[in-house]
Amino acid sequence: MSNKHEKVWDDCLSVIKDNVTLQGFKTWFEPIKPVKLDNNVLTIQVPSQFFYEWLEEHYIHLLKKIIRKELGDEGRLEYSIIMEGNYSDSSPYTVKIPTSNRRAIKNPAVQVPVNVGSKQIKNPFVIPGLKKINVDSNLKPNYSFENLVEGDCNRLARSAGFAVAKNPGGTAFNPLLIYGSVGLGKTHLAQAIGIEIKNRFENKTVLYVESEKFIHQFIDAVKNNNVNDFSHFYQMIDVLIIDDVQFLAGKEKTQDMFFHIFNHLHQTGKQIVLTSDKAPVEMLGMEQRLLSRFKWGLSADLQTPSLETRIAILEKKMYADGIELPKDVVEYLAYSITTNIRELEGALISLIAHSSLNRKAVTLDLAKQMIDKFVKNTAREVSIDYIQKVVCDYFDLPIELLKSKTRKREVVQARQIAMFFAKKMTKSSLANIGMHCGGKDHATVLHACRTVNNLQETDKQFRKYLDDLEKKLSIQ
Ligand SMILES: Nc1ncnc2c1ncn2[C@@H]1O[C@H](COP(=O)(O)OP(=O)(O)OP(=O)(O)O)[C@@H](O)[C@H]1O
Repeated sequence: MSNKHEKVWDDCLSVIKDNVTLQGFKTWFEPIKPVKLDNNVLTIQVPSQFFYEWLEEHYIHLLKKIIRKELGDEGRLEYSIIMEGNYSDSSPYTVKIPTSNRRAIKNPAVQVPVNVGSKQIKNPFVIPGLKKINVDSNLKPNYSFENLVEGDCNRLARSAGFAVAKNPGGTAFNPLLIYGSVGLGKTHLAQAIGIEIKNRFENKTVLYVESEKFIHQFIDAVKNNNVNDFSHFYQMIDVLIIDDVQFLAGKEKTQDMFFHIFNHLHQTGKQIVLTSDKAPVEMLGMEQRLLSRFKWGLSADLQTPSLETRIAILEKKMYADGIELPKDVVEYLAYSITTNIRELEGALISLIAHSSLNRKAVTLDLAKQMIDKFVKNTAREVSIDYIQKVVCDYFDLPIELLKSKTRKREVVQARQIAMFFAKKMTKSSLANIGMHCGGKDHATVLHACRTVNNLQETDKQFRKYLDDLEKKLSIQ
C-alpha cells in the first residue's frame, strides 16, 4: 500500500491530468516525486530549480486549488529541488516556500535563504538570463500575417511561413530560414508565424528570441552553472524562433549549444524558424555542421518591395493608425524611400508628428522638406519612375503614354524631358533610362538630352518648364 503522501499526490495528479494538456502533463508533472506529507504540507521533489520556477509561473493556480481540495484550507505545497547534475541524488535542497509566495520569483531582490545541507544559498530563484525568458510573451500582436502586406518581394517566404504556421514541425520547411537585408520584414514574418501558431494551437509553446539574447542567456548559464537548465528549457519549446541568427557567427560555444538544441528539436518534430541578414552561404564564422542544418529546410529571401507594395504598406499603416494623407504625399514617400520598410514607416511617422506639432497640414512640400532631411544620410536619388510621374503630372499626361511608343509631339517632348532629368538626377545607364521611356535605345536618350539642352538655351517658355520641374524634383 502506498504512503499517505503518495496517495495524496496520486489524487492530485488525476485532477491535474484533466486540466492540462497531455504534453504538459508528461513534461511537467510526471517527473515530480512526492516526498512527504507533514502537518498538511505536501513536499514534492522537482528535477531542477528551473522546473520549480516553471510550475510556479504556469500552474500555480491549478496547484493551489488542488492542494486546498486535497488537504483543506491549511494545505500547503513545498518543493524539494534537486541540484544541478544531481537528478537522482537523495539529498535535494528544500525550498520552504508555499505555492502562494510569488514575490520571491517576481522580485529577484528578495533574498530567500535556503538550506542545502549546512550551506545557505541566497536568491535560489534567480537564474540569470533564464529569468528573463518569458515564453510566449515575446510576440508582438501587431506583427501578424494580416498586417504583413504581400508582394512579389515576400511571396515565397510569406507562403512558406504560413504553411509552417498551419503545420508546425510537419512540413519540409524545417528549419525555415528567412533572410534579407535590413528592415525588410524578417522579424515581422517570423513573429507572424509564431502568432498564427499560437492562434491555431493554443497549447504549443512558442518562443521568439533574438540571437543576442540567446547568447547572453547562455553566457550567464555557463557562469552560473545552469547550462543543463538552459538546454532543458530550450528543448521544451515546440516552436523556436531565433531572430538574426547571423550573430552566432564566431561564437563557438554558443553554436555548440545551439547545435544540440537544434538537433533535439528537429528530431522530436519541433519547428525551428530562423532569420538572418545573410544567405547561409554568406554566413562566415558559422560552423559547417550548423550551416548544413540550416539548409535542411527552406531558405526563403525577402527582396526590396516594389513601388506598389510600398504604397500598400503605407496605406495599411495609415489605415491601422487612422491617418489620412493626400495621395501625392503617400506616393512621394513611397517613391523616395525604396530599400528599407522601417525607414519608410519612420518617415511616415515623423511627417505626421511634424505636422501635428506645428499644426501644419501635410502637403507635398512639407513631405519633401521632412523626407529629404530624414533620408539625408542614406544614399538616395530620385527614381526614373518618380521623374516620369512628376513630368506627366506637370503636363497633365497619362504616364502610360510617356512609357508607350507614341510619337505625338507633346508626348515626345515630355518623354525627352523625363529622359533629360533621369540622366541628370539618377545613376541609371542611358540604356536603362531608354527602356523605362517607351523602350528606346541609348542613342535616343542621348539625342533627347541634347535636344532639351538646346531648347532651354533658345526657348524661354521651355526653360520655365524645366525650372518648374527641377524645383519639383529637387532634393534639398
Ligand atoms: N510586407 C510588409 N507589410 C507591412 N509591414 C512591413 C512589411 N515588411 C516590413 N514591414 C514593417 O517594416 C518594419 C521593419 O520590419 P522588420 O523589423 O521585420 O525588419 P527586419 O528585416 O527584421 O529588420 P532588421 O534586419 O533590422 O532586423 C516593421 O515595422 C514591419 O512591420
